[in-house]
Amino acid sequence: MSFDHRKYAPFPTIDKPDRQWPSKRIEKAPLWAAVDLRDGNQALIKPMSVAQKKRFFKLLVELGYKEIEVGFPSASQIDYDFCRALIEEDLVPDDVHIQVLSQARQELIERTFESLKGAKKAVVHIYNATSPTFREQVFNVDKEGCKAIAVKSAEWVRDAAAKQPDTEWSFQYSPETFSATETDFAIEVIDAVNEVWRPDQGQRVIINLPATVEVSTPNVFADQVELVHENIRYREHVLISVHTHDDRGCGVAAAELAVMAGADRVEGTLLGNGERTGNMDLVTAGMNLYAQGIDPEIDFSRMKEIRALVEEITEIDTHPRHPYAGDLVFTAFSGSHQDAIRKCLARYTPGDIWRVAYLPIDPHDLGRRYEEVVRINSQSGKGGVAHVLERDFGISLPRWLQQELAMVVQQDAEEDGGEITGERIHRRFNGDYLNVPAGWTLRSYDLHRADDGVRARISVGDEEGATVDVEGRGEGAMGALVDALNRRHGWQIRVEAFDEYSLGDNTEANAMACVRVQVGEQVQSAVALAADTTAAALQAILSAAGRVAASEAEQPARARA
Ligand SMILES: CC(=O)SCCNC(=O)CCNC(=O)[C@H](O)C(C)(C)COP(=O)(O)OP(=O)(O)OC[C@H]1O[C@@H](n2cnc3c(N)ncnc32)[C@H](O)[C@@H]1OP(=O)(O)O
Ligand SMILES: CC(C)C(=O)C(=O)O
Ligand SMILES: [Mg+2]
Repeated sequence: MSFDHRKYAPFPTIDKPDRQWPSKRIEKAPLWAAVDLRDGNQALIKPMSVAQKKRFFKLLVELGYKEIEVGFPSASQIDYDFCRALIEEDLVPDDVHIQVLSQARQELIERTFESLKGAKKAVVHIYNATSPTFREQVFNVDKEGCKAIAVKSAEWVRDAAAKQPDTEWSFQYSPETFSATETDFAIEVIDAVNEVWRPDQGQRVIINLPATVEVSTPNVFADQVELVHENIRYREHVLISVHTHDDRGCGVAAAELAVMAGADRVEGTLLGNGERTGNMDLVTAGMNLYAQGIDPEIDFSRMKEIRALVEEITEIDTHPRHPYAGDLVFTAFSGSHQDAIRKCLARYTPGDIWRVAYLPIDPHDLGRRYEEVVRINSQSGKGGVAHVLERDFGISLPRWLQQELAMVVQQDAEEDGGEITGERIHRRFNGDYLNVPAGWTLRSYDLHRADDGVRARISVGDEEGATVDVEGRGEGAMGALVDALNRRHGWQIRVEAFDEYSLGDNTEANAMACVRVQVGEQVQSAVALAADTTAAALQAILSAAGRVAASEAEQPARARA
């Protein structure tokens, strides 16, 4: 096996001390060009049919894309037929340019123009690779020869377009492999092409700079783009476009820095399908703007539809952690993340600037639900467990009980090794705290306030269902019950924690009480719901005390066994 980095050479950096792009900001959306139906399509195991292309095109138009590369009609009958269908069935809105690609070969360019007969607005896109590897090894031409291919094809395009004057033509030239081309040579070729097309005389021209293969860090690509932006002739009449691929995983970053470096237009595909590691992802790039308060001019609220259609047609699943679109990108499992999200969401008021920890954007904007945000596994803590109970069941717990419940939930999660659903947490809460098994039930109570406190007579259903009356005295109802239980069982109950809540009118019970008691070595907690706060408090004490009694009854039995 050979795994030897010395086989590779570093990509040279660019000596440009006056680079401007690092201090530039992106303040508006670039022009977007969607190339799913061409670059995306040519990378599929099963290229798209005409019917699939129609559906994809329709979605791209509805989302707001105004320039859509629809295929390589001179290379494939399907692409040719699709172009014809778009035109003949009048499927292209007036403000949308369809774009098609062709090699720099006369017969292919002619066929390309044939496919576009009757189009209202069209971009004819030609390319030839300009890098040393291609010049020397693929085309076997020197620099002049390489430039001549570009110039010749620009002439064919110009002449063919002149024969179809009813179409509003844009011409696009890509020095393919621009990212690996000497930038001064790329500029020479671009200038030569523009001398044919003369953008200064009114021809709409797009110069597209592809990182056909991503070969450097994005800052180097930005330097290359800035050099073109600063040095090509007719710059003010030309749209500079970039077309980045994701070989090093930086396709979006490279496109963003390129926009800072002067690019006006960005080509990419929805969710990044494309050759090898894919094209720059239009979803990520657009949503990155949105998350900075900049209108991407594309409707990503239809994210579910985007995903469904792209997945169906490309037969490629979306990674669960794909930026903005993946199933898990708005989900936190870890405790401290959940806690921070819960606190921030509780403070967020619609209309405010979004400032929620760990969530760069509001999931609702993309049709996602807050329910997906916090999910529980063994990495979660009390904040997350409390959030799920509050969110899904409207149950708010005091901090000490959140901690207790989180511990038992964590044990479950560790035993199971996976996710614990909200329903399961709720069942745990009900079983462990609310409906204490074989517990004591409050049947009725009678309270008398006297000078020395409250006297209580309380009827309790015991574990066998029999009614037992107990009497006690205390500062309040709870104190009186504790006193009664202490007398009856010879205990010294200490109420370690107690919280009660009024639940409002829209629940079956009006009050909830949570209590933790200590009796000797034992600590037991319980929660009770009841019609009023006194009944809830008494029942909570009875439930917790009932657990103490049950546990005491078990211990001698265990000892005997
Ligand atoms: C970076 C990109 O995505 S570029 C777009 C790539 N997309 C595609 O290739 C998809 C569609 N392509 C095809 O269907 C075919 O390749 C065609 C129809 C374009 C050409 O088919 P063929 O003539 O059979 O050639 P083949 O597929 O082997 O391509 C290689 C030939 O194209 C030539 N070529 C490659 N790029 C270009 C170019 N931009 N301009 C002119 N010729 C080119 C090569 O030099 C080679 O020519 P040679 O056979 O004379 O040595
Ligand atoms: C045809 C060009 C723009 C291309 O797809 C590339 O270079 O990646
Ligand atoms: Mg490409």
